[in-house]
Amino acid sequence: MISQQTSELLTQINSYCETNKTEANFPVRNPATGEEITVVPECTADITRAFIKRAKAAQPDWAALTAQQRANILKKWHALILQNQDALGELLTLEQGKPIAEAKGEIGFGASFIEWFAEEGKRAYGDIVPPNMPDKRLLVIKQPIGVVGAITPWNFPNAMITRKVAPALAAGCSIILKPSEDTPLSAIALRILASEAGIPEDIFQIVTSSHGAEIGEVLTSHEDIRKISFTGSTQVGKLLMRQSADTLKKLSLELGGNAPFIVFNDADIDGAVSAAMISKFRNSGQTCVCANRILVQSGVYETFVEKFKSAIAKLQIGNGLSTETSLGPVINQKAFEKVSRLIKDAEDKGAEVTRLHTSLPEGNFIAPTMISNVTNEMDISSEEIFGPVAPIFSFETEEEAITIANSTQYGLASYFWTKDLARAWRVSEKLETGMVGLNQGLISSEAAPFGGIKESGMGREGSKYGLDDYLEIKYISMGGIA
Ligand SMILES: NC(=O)c1ccc[n+]([C@@H]2O[C@H](COP(=O)([O-])OP(=O)(O)OC[C@H]3O[C@@H](n4cnc5c(N)ncnc54)[C@H](O)[C@@H]3O)[C@@H](O)[C@H]2O)c1
Ligand SMILES: O=C[C@H](O)CS(=O)(=O)O
Repeated sequence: MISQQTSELLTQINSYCETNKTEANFPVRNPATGEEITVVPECTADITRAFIKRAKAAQPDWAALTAQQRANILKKWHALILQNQDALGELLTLEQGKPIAEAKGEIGFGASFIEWFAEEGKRAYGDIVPPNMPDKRLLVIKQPIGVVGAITPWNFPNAMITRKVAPALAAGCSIILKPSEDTPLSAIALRILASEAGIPEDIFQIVTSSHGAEIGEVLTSHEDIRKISFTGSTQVGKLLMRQSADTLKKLSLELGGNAPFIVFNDADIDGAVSAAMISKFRNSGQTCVCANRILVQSGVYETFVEKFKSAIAKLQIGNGLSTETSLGPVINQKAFEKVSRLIKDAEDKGAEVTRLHTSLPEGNFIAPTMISNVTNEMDISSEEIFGPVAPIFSFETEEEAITIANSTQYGLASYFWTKDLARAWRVSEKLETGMVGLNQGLISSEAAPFGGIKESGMGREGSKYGLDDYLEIKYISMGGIA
């Protein structure tokens, strides 16, 4: 089912793994079929420490390049990724399961961060500050933070990596990446193309491991790692923060979400339904910014539910490599069991569960499900679902909607639909999230600051703010200038 170009890419990956082989390895499986795609090196703590040593030694020469020289190399990497977009997309679907169109879209989205930060790296401006004494000159410069440890999740195996590696390299840092054990192939493919672009081996190294905790312990405790950039669950993010305290590392944490999707009586209902479908079911509901709770004002509740159900019924469940598929599998058995548990808990506590697909492929496939009559006693009303399940709540007033929306420890994304300008401002300002989607369901862009508040994390990725997470500010006071 895969193209010749993808087969060739897999051959290159296997060659990379042979060159970097270790005493042990671990399998990478296709979540749609369970079949083993290949095996990758099982890197150890000692290997990670050796990578850190090499990254520290190589970083000064990389930082000594001009921002334009680094930009030129990053732009070559960007071009190579786009030239290989179809094969990288198929590879991504093979190991992660998302529909091929989404996978190819992710490759383009991931590449956009490289193009963006190739340019942003040239704008790491400092300051000349008016002196407080006539014989002084006060200067501020920005310098790369040094060696970065990065840990990324499986749900966006390409874009979550470039969203960290691009600003790190543009800033003049070196980076050691530990991708998810479920999706390491996309990371290796990026490293292969990085070599072709001229990114030195020791500037961007990949630790493939099925023992995330062991590698995380090394990265968070090693004195030569000056920053940890993590994308993943809030639980692991908190652990990494604790582990980083002894060496006082800078942290970027992109963590879990529990996005409310609010539909007011004056909303464009068809637009809201279409946006809710994208926000809820993209990547089979496995994105950090998925609509996790759909709140519909009572005046339009019945209309919205009927239209939403009709849209769900049109989803095509299957292997992501088929262009017919609009909903793939969840990543693994553990995810399947978690989402199934949430559905059963809601049903046992009196929820109305609507499943509109009677037959499913074998394996970790979950039917897109709408759940109504949801109460706060149900786990699904507070947990991050990370699956194709849509709990629907009804509300009466704007204040009630905002109270429900904010009643979570998460604060990543939120969405709401209204044509009322005053309400647009009121609600945008009152929602406790780092990002708000007004009359839309897709908000991510390389040009905008992506990140959360509360227990959804700290720092921002993308935008003019994203480079700062990989820079240190230095103040230079020059005296004796008579
Ligand atoms: N905010 C964002 O930008 C964003 C983006 C994608 C995913 N996420 C979140 O990630 C979660 C789903 O991804 P996941 O299941 O891969 O999350 P996860 O936290 O289980 O794993 C993420 C990464 O951390 C590693 N890891 C796991 N335990 C570790 C430990 N003890 N020490 C060090 N590393 C460890 C994993 O191997 C993986 O590489 C969801 O909560 C989702 O909301 C957030
Ligand atoms: O899952 C988290 C991703 O950041 C979602 S998106 O690709 O940025 O929309």
